[in-house]
Amino acid sequence: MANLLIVDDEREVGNFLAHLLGGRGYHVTVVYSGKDFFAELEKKQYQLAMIDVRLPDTNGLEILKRLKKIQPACKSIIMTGFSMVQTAIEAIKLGANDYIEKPFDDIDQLEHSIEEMLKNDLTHGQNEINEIASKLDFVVGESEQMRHLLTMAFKIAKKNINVLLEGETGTGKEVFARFIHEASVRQEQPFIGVNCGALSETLLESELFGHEKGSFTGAIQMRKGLFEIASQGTLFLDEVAEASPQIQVKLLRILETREFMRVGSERPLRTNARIIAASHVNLEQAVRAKSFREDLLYRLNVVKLQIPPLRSRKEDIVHLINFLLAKQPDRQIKFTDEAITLLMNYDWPGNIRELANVVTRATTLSEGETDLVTPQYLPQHLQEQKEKKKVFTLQLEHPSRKNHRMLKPSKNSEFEQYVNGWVYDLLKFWQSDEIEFEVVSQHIKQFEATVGQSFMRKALRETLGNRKEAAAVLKISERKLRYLLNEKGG
Ligand SMILES: Nc1ncnc2c1ncn2[C@@H]1O[C@H](COP(=O)(O)OP(=O)(O)OP(=O)(O)O)[C@@H](O)[C@H]1O
Repeated sequence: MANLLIVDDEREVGNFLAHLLGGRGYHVTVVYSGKDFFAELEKKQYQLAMIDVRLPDTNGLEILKRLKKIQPACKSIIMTGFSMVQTAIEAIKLGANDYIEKPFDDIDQLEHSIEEMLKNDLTHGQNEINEIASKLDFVVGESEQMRHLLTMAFKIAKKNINVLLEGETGTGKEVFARFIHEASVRQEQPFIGVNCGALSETLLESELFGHEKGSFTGAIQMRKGLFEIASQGTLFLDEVAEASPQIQVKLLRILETREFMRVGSERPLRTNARIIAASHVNLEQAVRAKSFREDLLYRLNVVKLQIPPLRSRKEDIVHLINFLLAKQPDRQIKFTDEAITLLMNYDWPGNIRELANVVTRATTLSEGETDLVTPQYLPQHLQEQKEKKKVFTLQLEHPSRKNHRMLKPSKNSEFEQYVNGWVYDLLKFWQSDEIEFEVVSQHIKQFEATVGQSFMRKALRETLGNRKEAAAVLKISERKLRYLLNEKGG
């Protein structure tokens, strides 16, 4: 049977655990300070350590860090007091396998999780992570940061705590949320997502909280809200930064009290939904800009997982491509090395969503022609990344443009790359012997639409997604901004 080491300065806790776990046949040693803990580790190999977070001579997190160095194979459970979730999450980040709150309210569960932890070999967690990922078509890839993040997500999934996912658009926040749901005890219950930026305030309110019959024009019958429907499951609040101040107040109330009322009703209802919120805007910045409530952020951000952009985990690109290509089992498509190099060099502002679009485009265009995807099947701006730089230099050297602010080189400006790529394509049309005016005109229209969207997105970024302020920056009406965004898919 396994060796268990327990460190807690509350003698009753040590005695209780020694009695309980000793009775199950484990070899239990109890110590009362950090010093004694490390003295014990010198003596023998332990399979599990249960560590109190507060000790007279040190704290549980320090112990954990050293334990990971001295006996890395030893599993660990951090024991915290009530309302110390943040410390517990910190411990999980440092590699603890689990945490429990004192006083223990579910002894069976504690015994069960110790048993599972000790029964399983080191790869157990990884196998389960891979199983869930493959069920969800979630490519894990090989980047260290992504694997670490998934392990974190897996460990906290079983806890009843809210999670905040931040990351650029298309990085996979929603698939991550689904992963957490699937890894949680709520997996059989509904997972419901709602995009807080896609609905008007009134619609979002009625969507989230439901409404009574006749509570507003058009409310011809009672409708349950998502907090009610997802009560035992998970509610995914996408683009939460876009929720209006009024909705933010209601969300805060629900997170604090678990109670809410349907629109048009004064009867409080309870919800047990687990909230996973996501945002491409940094919510701390949004709080500083006063567009997001600090108390709401505090409630949502029990655990924050920052999803890295694709450009910082390029080792995953090939895995993602292979996964996307495998969706077409009737074709044996491959990308040439040259095409892969172009994909690896690109910055992917639209992240995995953009990569999926590029792969779909290439497979569609090559259909009936070849199963070997060469650079010619990639979008123009990807094919000509190098050439674009040449045009760029040319423009910089152009005397009349020398002081033009837009032309200052900046390594990551996607906008500049696009504009220069567009100019390059246009010059190619210009130099060509045959002019197809329809093609040129399409090219110009696309420029207008894309550049227009870029300006709108820039304004939205600068105002942290606040459409009213963005419209003011652009000196157009909010209505027009909404129209343009919807009309042109921004
Ligand atoms: N790890 C992954 N493996 C496979 N597909 C992925 C992965 N991550 C994201 N995708 C795919 O990329 C697309 C975008 O993912 P998702 O919608 O989850 O991103 P997001 O960050 O929520 O985007 P947005 O901020 O625009 O809402 C989806 O089609 C999703 O299936």
